[in-house]
Amino acid sequence: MNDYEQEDPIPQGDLALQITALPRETNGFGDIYGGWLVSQMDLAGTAMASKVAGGRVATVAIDRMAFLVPVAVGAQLSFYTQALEIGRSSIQMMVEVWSDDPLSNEWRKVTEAVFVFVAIDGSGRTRPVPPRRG
Ligand SMILES: CCCCCCCCCCCCCCCC(=O)SCCNC(=O)CCNC(=O)[C@H](O)C(C)(C)COP(=O)(O)OP(=O)(O)OC[C@H]1O[C@@H](n2cnc3c(N)ncnc32)[C@H](O)[C@@H]1OP(=O)(O)O
Repeated sequence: MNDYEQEDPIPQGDLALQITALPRETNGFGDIYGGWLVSQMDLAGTAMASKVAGGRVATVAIDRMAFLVPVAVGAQLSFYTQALEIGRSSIQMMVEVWSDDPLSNEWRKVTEAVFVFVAIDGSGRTRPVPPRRG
């Protein structure tokens, strides 16, 4: 079993986004295109990272990406995010995508990746992530 196999039966983190996979997002084989999924993951991660950072963030890296199973058209996709590490200006965010396939009734993790976001100011320069409250 490798690191990416589905040893975790439940999603980790907070629900950041839910969306239905539509036919317009397919590749030439009729499966949902991985690049579209990556963009949605970036949007979900950005939404949560900007809450942690208290404002604007930029994506600086995407690490450890794994596509586990194909995504069917019509699947309900749920994006979960979890801050793994917060540095001076950076936030490492695990983004998991889970699929609920309405035809097979299967609920499973389809992909995950660690995104690195950096808190930036209005001029695009790095700024410190504010200390967490509570
Ligand atoms: C089938 C599959 C197809 C897939 C393929 C299809 C594609 C289908 C489209 C999908 C697409 C979706 C993904 C869109 C996501 C964008 O849109 S990415 C493009 C938008 N992002 C940008 O434009 C950011 C450009 N970068 C920058 O402006 C500068 O790098 C930044 C963000 C201001 C940082 O400046 P810097 O000089 O690197 O600052 P520096 O102080 O050195 O580092 C800041 C912090 O970042 C950390 N850091 C910097 N670089 C890294 C790194 N590489 N790694 C980790 N940490 C780093 C540093 O350690 C530091 O951490 P702290 O110690 O402060 O906590």
